[in-house]
Amino acid sequence: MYDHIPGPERTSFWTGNLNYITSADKEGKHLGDLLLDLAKKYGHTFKLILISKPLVVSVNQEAVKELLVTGGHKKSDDIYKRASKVFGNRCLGNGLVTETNIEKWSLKRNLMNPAFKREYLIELMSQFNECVDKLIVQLHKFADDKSPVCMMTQFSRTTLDVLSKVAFDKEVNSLENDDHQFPTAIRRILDGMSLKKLSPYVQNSPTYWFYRRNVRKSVELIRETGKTWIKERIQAINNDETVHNDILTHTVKMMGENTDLDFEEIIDDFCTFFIAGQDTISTATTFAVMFLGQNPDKMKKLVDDIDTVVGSKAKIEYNDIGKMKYLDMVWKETLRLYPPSISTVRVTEKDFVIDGINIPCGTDINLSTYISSRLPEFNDRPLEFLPERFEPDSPIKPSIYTYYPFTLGPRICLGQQFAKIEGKLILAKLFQNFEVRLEPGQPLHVVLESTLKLKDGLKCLLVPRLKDKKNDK
Ligand code: HEM
Repeated sequence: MYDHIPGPERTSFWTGNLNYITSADKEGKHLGDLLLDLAKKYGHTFKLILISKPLVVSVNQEAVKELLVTGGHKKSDDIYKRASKVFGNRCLGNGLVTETNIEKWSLKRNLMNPAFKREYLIELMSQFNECVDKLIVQLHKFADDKSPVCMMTQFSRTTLDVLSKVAFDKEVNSLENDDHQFPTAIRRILDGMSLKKLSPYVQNSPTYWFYRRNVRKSVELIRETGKTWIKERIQAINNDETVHNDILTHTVKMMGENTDLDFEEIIDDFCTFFIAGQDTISTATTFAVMFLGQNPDKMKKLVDDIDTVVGSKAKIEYNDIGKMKYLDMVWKETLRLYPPSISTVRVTEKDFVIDGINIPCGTDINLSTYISSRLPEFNDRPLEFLPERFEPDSPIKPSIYTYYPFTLGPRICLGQQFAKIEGKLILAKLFQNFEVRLEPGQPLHVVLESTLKLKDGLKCLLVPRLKDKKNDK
């Protein structure tokens, strides 16, 4: 059924091409880069065999449009089950990202949409500002141009504190607590969910016993936290206390309005927001700083943009974010080169033809913005960090069916606007307050732990910017 689809030979009768994925890191390349190599070798549509099941990978733009936007194809059960349970422990369960039943998903999505409306996010600007200001205070402690500070760690804590505050009305204060368990737990869970951990060896071997135990314990920590916070909120609502109309309240209300949902499913959604909402933004902002550090001319343009629009203003408003045009281009270009989530998977609802190849009904198809954004046939100078490609009248602006870091269609990221506001606010405040340099000579090795990351973080040297250099607003 699949022999006619091009792709590498199976390397094992039992596991097919799984070793491509599991050995990716050993070869110094992550899965995204391996798939990119395969796309260059086998064409825009090719297959891999994972254990005994084929996975077709396609960057064909018609296929992207049909599978994500127009065709009503559902998410793949096999692939999303991986994030649903990790080493036997329920993790994202049937949360919004992993729910594959279209009717159930649609019901939840409609109930959650209001929590991400623009007007509501605008109301949150003061809280966003306050949380990011704590990052700036923290960074001043290192700002002597000599003490390297890991921006990935600082961003990861900041995004956790912001999310906990604005989505769940909880002060986690991980920025002030080096030993906070949540950031490590989230990183462990994401690594445990990644495809490279699918190998039977990782799943069963005693060598990985401690690894599996640590991942399971991390899942327990986040789910228990969710359980406690949800119960507290339910109690507050039942006692007629004033509660924020935040993501947690909307999640709790889902249970009231949808009698099919049980408590465990509400925890699934808590975990989904907690993990999806924290890691992605910190990853994106870290890569942005890396690119800007490597491209001082682009950094200067960004600093000029920030100075012109906000100067030394303490509270950055929602409208200011929209006015910083170069910041928007930097954000988009970072997500083109390093989209935190490299692909999404749909299962075909009918037979259809992609690139002249017949794809049978029921096939899992991986659609990857990471691969298409790096192919020269779709992008001018694809590997160059060139924010200007997103200028309004740019002739080299990527097409929407090759560039979709938040995916497309009905299952587009629910937190897209939230992420844009927070990510841009972090970058604007960082460059408003500091001169930033990368520590020279550090390895910038990218790994895929469900999301793309810098394996060893990103060390920067900071110097406070002189106030008189800025335009007072
Ligand atoms: C730069 C930041 C972010 C990026 C690049 C991003 C990207 C994505 C992508 C690619 C998906 C689709 C996943 C798939 O199809 O497998 C997704 C879904 C989702 N994201 Fe995000 N995300 C970001 C931030 C956030 C934030 C901050 C939140 C919440 C606070 C969030 C919540 C969600 C949810 C709930 C879904 C599932 C949507 C659905 O299926 O209805 N994301 N995101």
